[in-house]
Amino acid sequence: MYKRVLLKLSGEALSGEGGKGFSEKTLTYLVNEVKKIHQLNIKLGIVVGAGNIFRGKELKDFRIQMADQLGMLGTVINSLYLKNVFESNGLKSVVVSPIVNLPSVMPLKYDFIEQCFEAGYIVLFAGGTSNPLFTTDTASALRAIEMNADILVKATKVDGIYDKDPKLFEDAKKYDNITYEQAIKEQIKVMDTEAFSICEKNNLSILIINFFEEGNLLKAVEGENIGTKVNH
Ligand SMILES: Nc1ncnc2c1ncn2[C@@H]1O[C@H](COP(=O)(O)OP(=O)(O)O)[C@@H](O)[C@H]1O
Ligand SMILES: O=c1ccn([C@@H]2O[C@H](COP(=O)(O)OP(=O)(O)O)[C@@H](O)[C@H]2O)c(=O)[nH]1
Repeated sequence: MYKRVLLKLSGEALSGEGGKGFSEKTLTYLVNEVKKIHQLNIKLGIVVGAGNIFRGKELKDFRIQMADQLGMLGTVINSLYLKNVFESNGLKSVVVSPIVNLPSVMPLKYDFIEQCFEAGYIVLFAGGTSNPLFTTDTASALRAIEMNADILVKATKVDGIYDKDPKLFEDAKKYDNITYEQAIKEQIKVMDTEAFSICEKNNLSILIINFFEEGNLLKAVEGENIGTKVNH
C-alpha cells in the first residue's frame, strides 16, 4: 500500500464529466471515494484542476497569459469548495497556495504541510504551479515531489493510457505499463509532457486511473493492478 499519495483530480471531478460548475451527486461520490483512502491513514495531497470553471485555452478572446490566471484562480475556488465539502463530511483538510492571500488559504510551507499530514489533514494544493502557460498536471508532478509522495495518481475520465485516444478510436489498445520516455515520445495526451518529464527526472511513478469507476481510488492506493503505471 502507498503511504504518501498525491491525487490529481480534474475539475470535472467536481462537476461530472463534461460539465461545468458543481454537481452535488458528483461531489458526494468524490467524498465517498476519498473517505475510503483517508481512513487508511495515508498522507494525502490533492491537486485539483479547474476544467469545471475555466481552462485558459477555452477563453478565445483572452491572451493566454491572462486566461491562465483565471484558470489558476479557478483551482483556488475548487480547492476552497472541496475543503468545505470535505469538512461537512468529517474530512479534515487545509488549502495551501502561494498565489492568494485569503483567510482560509495557508502559505505553502513544507514544515507546515508535514504537520498537517501528521495531524491527519488532507492537503489541497491550490493555484497550480503559480505560473500561466502550465496546467495542473505539471502542478501535481511538482507538488507530489515536494510532498515526497510515493505515487502520483491521476484520476481522470479514461482507465489508463492507450496507444491512441480511446474516446476517439474504438480499436485503441491499453498499456498496463509504459515508460516515461515512451509516453513523451508518443506524445500521449492524457498528461502533459512537462509532467512526465518532471516525474522521470525525480523517479516518481505515475498511475492513471478512471476516477468515475467506484472503488478505483482505493484499489490504486492499495497497489492493485489497475490503470496504467508510468515509470522507468
Ligand atoms: N493515448 C491516450 N490514452 C488515454 N487517453 C488519451 C490518450 N490521448 C488522449 N487521451 C484523452 O485524454 C483525456 C484525459 O486528459 P485530460 O482531459 O487532460 O484530463 P483531465 O481533465 O483529467 O486532466 C481522456 O479523456 C482521453 O480522451
Ligand atoms: O500551473 C498552472 C495550472 C493551471 N493553470 C490554468 O488553470 C487551468 C485549469 O487547469 P487544468 O486545465 O489543468 O484543469 P483540469 O483540466 O485538470 O480540470 C488551465 O487550463 C490553465 O489555464 C495555469 O495557468 N498554470
